[in-house]
Amino acid sequence: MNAGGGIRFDVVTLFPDFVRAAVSYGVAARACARGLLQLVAWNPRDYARDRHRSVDDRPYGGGPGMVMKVEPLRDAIQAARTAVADRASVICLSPQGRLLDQVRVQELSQHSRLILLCGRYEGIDERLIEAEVDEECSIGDYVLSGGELPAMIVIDAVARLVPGVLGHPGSAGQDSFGAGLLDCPHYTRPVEIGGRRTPEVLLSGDHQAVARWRHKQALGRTWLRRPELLERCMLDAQARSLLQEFIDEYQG
Ligand SMILES: CC(C)(C)c1cccc(C(=O)NCC2(NC(=O)c3cccc4nocc34)CCCC2)c1
Repeated sequence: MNAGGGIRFDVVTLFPDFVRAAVSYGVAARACARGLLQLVAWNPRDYARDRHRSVDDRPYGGGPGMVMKVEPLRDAIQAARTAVADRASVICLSPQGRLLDQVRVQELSQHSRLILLCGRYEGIDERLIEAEVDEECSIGDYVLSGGELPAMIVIDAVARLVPGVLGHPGSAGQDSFGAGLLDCPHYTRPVEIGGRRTPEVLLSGDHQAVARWRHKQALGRTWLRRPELLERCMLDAQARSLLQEFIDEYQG
């Protein structure tokens, strides 16, 4: 976070309007309006020196597709670096990167500014990555058209952790049972619909019973659907017994 406690993202991308959408809606838009969040886009095409303003070229060694050239990217990153004094980390969104998870998002949210580099075509000339990139980050193992959607995911996940961005901390996703459990089921009016009724405990007004039920559901759903996430949580005795209760009921 910077002095104001906010965070600034400088995104190097061929599609500035695309990434700007990440901060044009909901809590992120409000955070921008309040100066807690800033996004500045830098288009490498503005730094392409040749007559055709080319940002890509054919790959050495042959093969299909094009490769993003070093110079336009290097000059766009340089422009971003000089735009604001303090040293910024350059993160390249890339399939070769370290897989993003909430632990990494927490770490990234400690920065006051981040420069995000988005690839297109077949990828970026390796010498630009060697010279300018501090780390590569991937959002997962699927083929995408560019690094812009991954950059928007990083922006959304990190922005939510900036103090003041979320109305009330501990809301969606920041599960209050300790890091890393899946969400419990959610219900709202009407109390019954399509023959399915809201669990009675949620109507009881017994806040302790509600909290217990929600924790048990979060533990049980994580055990059922994503057991590998459970490995990472250090469950205390109470959580372990709640989970056992869920498992006993589940196995009938
Ligand atoms: C993962 C696996 C399926 C094995 C694979 C192997 C080889 C290439 C690609 C691939 O998608 N290449 C295309 C580009 N992909 C990404 O930028 C990208 C993709 C996925 C997650 C990401 N997180 O950040 C950026 C990401 C790279 C250059 C333009 C887009 C994917």
